[in-house]
Amino acid sequence: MTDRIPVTVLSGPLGAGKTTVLNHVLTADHGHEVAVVVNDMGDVNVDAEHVAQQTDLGGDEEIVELSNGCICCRLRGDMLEEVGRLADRLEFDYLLVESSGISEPIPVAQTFAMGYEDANYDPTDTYELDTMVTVVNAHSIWESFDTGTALTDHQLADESGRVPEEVLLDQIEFCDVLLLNKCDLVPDDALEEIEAVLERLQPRAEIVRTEFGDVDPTSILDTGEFDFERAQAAAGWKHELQHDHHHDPQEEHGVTSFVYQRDRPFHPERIASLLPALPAELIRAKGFFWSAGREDVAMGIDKAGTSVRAGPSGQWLATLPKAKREQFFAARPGLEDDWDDEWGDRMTRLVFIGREFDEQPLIDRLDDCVLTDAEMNDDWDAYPDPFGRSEDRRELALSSQ
Ligand SMILES: Nc1nc2c(ncn2[C@@H]2O[C@H](COP(=O)(O)OP(=O)(O)OP(=O)(O)O)[C@@H](O)[C@H]2O)c(=O)[nH]1
Repeated sequence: MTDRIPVTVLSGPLGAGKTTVLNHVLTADHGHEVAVVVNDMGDVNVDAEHVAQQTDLGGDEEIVELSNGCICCRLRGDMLEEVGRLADRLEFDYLLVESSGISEPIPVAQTFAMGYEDANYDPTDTYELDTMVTVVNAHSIWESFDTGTALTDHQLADESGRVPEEVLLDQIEFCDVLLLNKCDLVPDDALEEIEAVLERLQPRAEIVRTEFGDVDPTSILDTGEFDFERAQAAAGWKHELQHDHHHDPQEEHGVTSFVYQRDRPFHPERIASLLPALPAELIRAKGFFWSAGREDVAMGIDKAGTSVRAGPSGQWLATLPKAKREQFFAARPGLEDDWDDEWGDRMTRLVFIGREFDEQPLIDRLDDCVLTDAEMNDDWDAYPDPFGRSEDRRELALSSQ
């Protein structure tokens, strides 16, 4: 279908400059008749119906405002109904969506690319997701590099308990274009460092520097770049974990990344006390580890800026019935190569991405958490378990500043 209306979604933390970018694009010469959906969290504590307001700007644009909730969760269906109504009511040939600062990009993209079961409107007849754009605040990232504080200005957790840094990392890792805004507030050498970090966090995205959102509209409209599967595989840490031909640290522009892999489990208490004390220069850590005594589940790590979470996150294949396991291997050739006769797939594989940090001291500290020869003979079930049981759906937050 060639006549579907392309959609560009703007994401990014509070105050990064999404509205500024939007206003810049609306007043620029792009040859489109644009409709706009703006998601403003409003006061989420007010238990009110969402507000959908139409503002006729008198020009070519129409703005629909969705407030008191987030279009990635509570307002998913409402957003679809609104964009459905827009398409019925008006003539326009481009849709711009500004998500709220805490919107997670994947569900928003899914809503446009695949529809949403609870909604009475299927967007894929009318709309085609064209470009996912994330606006980041160069100034707050620079400040965090300088002081070791959070990557975002605002620290309030969203309704699901996720902190803004975690959402920011999702927004960086799942997009086609990264607008590095507020470049006027940051010296050039710092901008180069920030860009190098962004490239490592998300190698696929095009990075564009902006001041007061002065982006060339062709960088974010009609790019045709969005592809769900590619976007989902775009995160730098996934790339490193899958292409683990190098376990040697990769260093470029002061940005270091490496994969840490060990066959023996960690001592649960030692790794639990190391995680909150990881160096501030470590911007991202992802992957899974084996905590002695938890032979039932793999523990996941999610470090995003200064926030660190660790907890039960997935089943070891070794706990599956043999037939199921073989089915799994048949679909993914090569995976069984790492299979251990005694422990199966239980092991630790972690990706670390950071700036200006020395990996060897970190590797040594991680190795100090691995069980010693003597501890390999301990009764691991007698170890305390700081990570919570697998029945807990929520991961345990070890530290979140
Ligand atoms: N110095 C500087 N200020 C900027 C720039 N871009 C935006 N601002 C200012 O930063 C503030 C926040 O910008 P917005 O566009 O409202 O940010 P937003 O991402 O839409 O924020 P929310 O709607 O709160 O999520 C405003 O006061 C802007 O004028 C920039 O490139 N440089």
